[in-house]
Amino acid sequence: MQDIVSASGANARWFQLYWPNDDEITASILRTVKAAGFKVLVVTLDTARMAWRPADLDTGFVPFVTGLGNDVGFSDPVFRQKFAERSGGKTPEEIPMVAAQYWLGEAFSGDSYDWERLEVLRKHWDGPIVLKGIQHPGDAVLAVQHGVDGIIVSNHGGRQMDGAVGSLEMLPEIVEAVGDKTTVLFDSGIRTGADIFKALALGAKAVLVGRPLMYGLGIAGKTGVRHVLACLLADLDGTMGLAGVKSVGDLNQAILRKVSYGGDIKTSI
Ligand SMILES: Cc1cc2nc3c(=O)[nH]c(=O)nc-3n(C[C@H](O)[C@H](O)[C@H](O)COP(=O)(O)O)c2cc1C
Repeated sequence: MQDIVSASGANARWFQLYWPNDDEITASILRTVKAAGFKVLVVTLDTARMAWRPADLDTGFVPFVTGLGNDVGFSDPVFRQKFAERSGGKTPEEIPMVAAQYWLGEAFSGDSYDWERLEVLRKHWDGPIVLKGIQHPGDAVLAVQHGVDGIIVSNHGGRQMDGAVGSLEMLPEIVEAVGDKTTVLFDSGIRTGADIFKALALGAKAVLVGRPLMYGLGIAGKTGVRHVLACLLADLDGTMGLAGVKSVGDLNQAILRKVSYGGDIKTSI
């Protein structure tokens, strides 16, 4: 976490929480995050139970297990203390696979949290809270009722549930349901300036970008990430110019039309 803080300088930082089951570990992580200067807490809603067996620890599955945000748990003092208690005084570094199982059980338990449980976060976090992964207007309304400061309309890039409806399909209904009562952000599938244009016109206050930045990073490191962002911004600028829109503040639903073309009809033939 400290490396990220140092690298990001004075920029505003948001922290994505894998929400542990154990409230004492959650509180401890939030203390660290706050002390590190993070301003916004993003609670991801995509943490289904991880399907794995102990035997997987001896297979190629292991690198995957060890990659799942373990550092957040392993470096947390309360997690370390509780791990020592249950492992006869060991540290996560001594038996990382066992510690990873403990962390996965906390952060990816698959247990359902009800809306009232947001109180735990409120108690330990006094900054804005954003829920990431809202796909239904009913949930957006509940999020507002429970006082969250923002929602991210997202299907997590379509990687979590096969057949999940596209986030852009749901955005207008969600915006209609909650209006300006919370800040509506959007992600999943932003690849061009026209994509950004549409999401903003449908009522998102901002969009987030996932894989394109990773692709840029893979191809050309920091320069690649910068290039992807610059291209997206330039493409948005061009799209707005072609549509005769001077400012993102002028984007609205009336600019768009939903059109079905013959080619959109899918066939199995
Ligand atoms: C490999 C991979 C891992 C991801 N891991 C997480 C995660 O841990 N938490 C989360 O909230 N979203 C996760 N996401 C979803 C992204 O945060 C983001 O919502 C999504 O990638 C946006 O769609 P895009 O990649 O089409 O821009 C992941 C996405 C990918 C592709």
